Amino acid sequence: MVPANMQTILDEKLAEKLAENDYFYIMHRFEPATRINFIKDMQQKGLFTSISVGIKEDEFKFIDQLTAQNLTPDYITIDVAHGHSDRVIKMIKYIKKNIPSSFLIAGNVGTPEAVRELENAGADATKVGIGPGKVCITKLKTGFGTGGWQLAAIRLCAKAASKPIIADGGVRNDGDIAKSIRFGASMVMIGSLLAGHEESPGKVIEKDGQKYKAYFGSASQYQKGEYKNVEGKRMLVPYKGKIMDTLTEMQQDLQSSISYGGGKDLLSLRKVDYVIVKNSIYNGDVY
Ligand SMILES: NC(=O)C1=CN([C@@H]2O[C@H](COP(=O)(O)OP(=O)(O)OC[C@H]3O[C@@H](n4cnc5c(N)ncnc54)[C@H](OP(=O)(O)O)[C@@H]3O)[C@@H](O)[C@H]2O)C=CC1
Ligand SMILES: Nc1nc2c(ncn2[C@@H]2O[C@H](COP(=O)(O)O)[C@@H](O)[C@H]2O)c(=O)[nH]1
Repeated sequence: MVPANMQTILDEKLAEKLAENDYFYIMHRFEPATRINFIKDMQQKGLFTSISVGIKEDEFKFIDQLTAQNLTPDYITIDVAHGHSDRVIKMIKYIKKNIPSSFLIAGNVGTPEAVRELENAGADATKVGIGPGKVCITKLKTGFGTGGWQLAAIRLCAKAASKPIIADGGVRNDGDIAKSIRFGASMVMIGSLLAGHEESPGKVIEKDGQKYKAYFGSASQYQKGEYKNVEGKRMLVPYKGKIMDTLTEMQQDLQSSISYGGGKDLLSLRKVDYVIVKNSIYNGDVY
């Protein structure tokens, strides 16, 4: 499980805490100028480094900067709305040529063809999920995406994949993690369930005597600072206390899932039989 690389989910302090406690993290890319120092800080502390990049011209220059300074992040994630694009493939090839030893995650995609193309271009893992996010409005605004059928998309993409896939978005309950693994995910990226914690970026907001924190989409106007190509919204999430308690509970629930499936390890979930019931996912469709 990895927290979403979003500005209301993760900051440097939380990334450090996660790395220290053997959790995976992917730092977001929305304060681009801080990334070099972030890598150096984490390296000085002996912690692994995991950052995100986009695909605009400046991001190619950023890769040049890393190369010039001989900085090799352990993990680089290409994080854009539409991963099945020529510009993403160009960035994959550029990173693999210049920083070949970084583990490269690319996305987001929603089809087997896209998984294969990104893998063939050099991606070490692909991130699957177009529009299933809680603060996502992509399906409403464009008619596209895996919102409402994310598990089916994971299943189709996993069958085509020769490398790991990360299921991104749509996890509403801890049990959805086990289901994602059942259908082929090696890792699950989670936003809303990990928003609203003490360590989550942003202030606590008090409303009608209740405590909340803001959670907004990376393609929302709150992130972009303008109303242009908006595909995300903002919501208030009830304040949840310490994130490590939530992570521990997720782990315990996953252990129970494995047990219900009659297995002893994570991958035994892949063999579990299942029945399909009516759609129970809640996403950006619900205003
Ligand atoms: N997983 C998901 O379903 C989605 C996630 N997001 C998140 O929002 C953030 C911003 O993403 P993004 O806008 O791609 O990043 P950027 O703002 O860096 O845009 C990257 C480039 O892709 C273009 N672009 C944006 N959306 C699309 C699209 N649907 N089809 C083709 N080109 C597109 C942009 O155009 P221009 O320069 O004109 O803006 C820009 O040239 C990311 O963190 C992403 O993960 C956003 C939407 C869906
Ligand atoms: N369509 C959009 N998707 C977005 C946006 N910001 C983030 N995301 C995706 O959502 C997941 C988190 O999903 P959740 O269901 O766990 O909350 C995140 O990892 C991104 O892939 C957005 O503005 N629009």
